[in-house]
Amino acid sequence: MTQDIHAHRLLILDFGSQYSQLIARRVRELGVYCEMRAFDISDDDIRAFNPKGIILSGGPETVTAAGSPRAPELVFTLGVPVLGICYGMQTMAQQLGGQVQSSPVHEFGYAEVTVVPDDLQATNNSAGTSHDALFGTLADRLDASGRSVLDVWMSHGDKVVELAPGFRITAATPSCPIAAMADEARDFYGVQFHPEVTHTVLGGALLQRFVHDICQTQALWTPENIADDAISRVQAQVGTDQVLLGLSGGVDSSVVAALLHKAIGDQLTCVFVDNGLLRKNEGDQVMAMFADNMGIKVIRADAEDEFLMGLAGVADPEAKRKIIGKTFIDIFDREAAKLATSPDHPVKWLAQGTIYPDVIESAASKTGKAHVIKSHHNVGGLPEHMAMQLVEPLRELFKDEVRKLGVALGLPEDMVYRHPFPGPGLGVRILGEVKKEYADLLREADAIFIEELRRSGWYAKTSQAFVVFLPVKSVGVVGDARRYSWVVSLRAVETIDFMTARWAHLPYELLEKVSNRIINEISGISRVAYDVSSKPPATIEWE
Ligand SMILES: Nc1ncnc2c1ncn2[C@@H]1O[C@H](COP(=O)(O)OP(=O)(O)OP(=O)(O)O)[C@@H](O)[C@H]1O
Ligand SMILES: O=c1[nH]c(=O)c2[nH+]cn([C@@H]3O[C@H](COP(=O)(O)O)[C@@H](O)[C@H]3O)c2[nH]1
Ligand SMILES: NC(=O)CC[C@H](N)C(=O)O
Ligand SMILES: [Mg+2]
Repeated sequence: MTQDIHAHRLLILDFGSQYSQLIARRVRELGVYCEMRAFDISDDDIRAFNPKGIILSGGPETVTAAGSPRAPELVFTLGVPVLGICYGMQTMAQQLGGQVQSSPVHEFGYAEVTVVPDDLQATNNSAGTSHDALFGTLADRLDASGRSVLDVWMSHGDKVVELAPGFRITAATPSCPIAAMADEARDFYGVQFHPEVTHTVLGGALLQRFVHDICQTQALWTPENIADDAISRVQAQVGTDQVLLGLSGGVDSSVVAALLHKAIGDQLTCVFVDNGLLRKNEGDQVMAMFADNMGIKVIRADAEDEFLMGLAGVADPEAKRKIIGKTFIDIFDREAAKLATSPDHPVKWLAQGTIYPDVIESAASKTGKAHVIKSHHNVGGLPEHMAMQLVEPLRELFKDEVRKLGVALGLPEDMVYRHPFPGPGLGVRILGEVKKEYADLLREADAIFIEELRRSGWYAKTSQAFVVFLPVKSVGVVGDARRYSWVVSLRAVETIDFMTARWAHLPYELLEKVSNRIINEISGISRVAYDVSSKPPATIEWE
């Protein structure tokens, strides 16, 4: 391995802010590995993580209430720099001897903060320079007296009203005189605003100063290094054993295939499951893509009947997800048994393209504080007892990081930038009970939508698009005759990380064309709707 990219890592303690994920993304964009953990992480886990710095996130609670979350004391005695953001700043101030008050004036949204040089204030702890280490000379502009002004984004009701010993004020707004604080001797910093959101214009630069300069980290978390690191970790994990990879032809498992192919060569066998819930012609396309492109062993397991039989009569989304998750594993087990060289040498490892959003939405993240939104078939939908152990080299990565990794591994761009397609496939896009008749109609409608998106240039402008089958019938009139048949909804979203998403504002002309084609070309569909829900509060898939 080239360099130990995990030697330079930051720990983010999550107090429940909506933006905790964003902090993690910003730090990783700066090329530094980080993980987000619950605020009540154990001292042993902090030591084992061995961070070069710690960031305390914002949070919905108030430090003025008894029993509200606090940072572990170890955070302040470990000897590494600490940055508190909003709630994180407030709890740092209070835990170290300052005071926080709930204020009648709430600040939500845009604010201007003025950076306060240390020679202008009474609470000076004689740090010696007029620019503190966090703000430095950052400025969106200067005020009349030449002081730096930053455009920031705030979201708070409480504020620090008395500094802890050793701290000085480093920025202020008219309604929040302690908008930032620093104890440079101990490298403790607090900001009341949110540098992690894009509305804080110089937020990225500020985080960079903390992450690189104050925590003294190097930008080692690059796609090339991530690939090298993942390759050596997989080699250490599986040794000379055989590995079976669940390959869907989607972005994540294709990236894992390329990675494992590099790491363990022909110890890798991929199994592509045709579960009868794939899109039109998808099975043949995936087999062709891998046969042509990569020189990787791929077995196709045709299991339409098995999935459809398992799902017959089941309408509950979570129950469907669990059945699909278990059926996948049954098939992987069966294929593994065929591959084993002898019954004494079973295939021990099952690789999957699981990524971070799959984990967090199934509430299986290490912070363990999230609610179950839906059980992704490959995480929360897995059966309790599994014969094979998991190899999941992308488990900590966001989608866009996976894509960059795919490009670094030499995968073709059109493979890496495909829209994702969930493992349960049409099984969660047919609402309620799944039937082959519905799947066949949905496949045709979906193919028309995707074809028109590509033709109009909108495929690349949306992050995910598909059609959903609604098991309700509606009346139409075609050629003067009555039609009473099924309804579908189009869904298209824009998102970077699939954690939040905005419905795509597709042109009316395009929607009209798709709707006309679907109703005219598919006699079993009488009506087309367009889903205008964003995530949150909706989710991308309907189930
Ligand atoms: N049809 C399938 N056959 C085999 N494995 C599958 C299939 N569908 C999903 N999987 C497994 O489940 C994992 C999660 O599926 P998911 O759809 O999130 O990822 P993906 O298909 O690899 O990528 P994408 O998100 O771009 O669709 C896959 O990475 C793969 O390991
Ligand atoms: O492999 C998968 N197995 C699943 O069980 C699953 N459920 C949702 N998704 C995909 O995850 C992203 C977020 O979807 P939601 O907003 O619907 O949770 C979207 O990209 C969804 O398509 C899944 N992928
Ligand atoms: N965004 C935050 O972290 C808010 C902190 C705290 N709940 C307040 O209102 O001040
Ligand atoms: Mg997929």
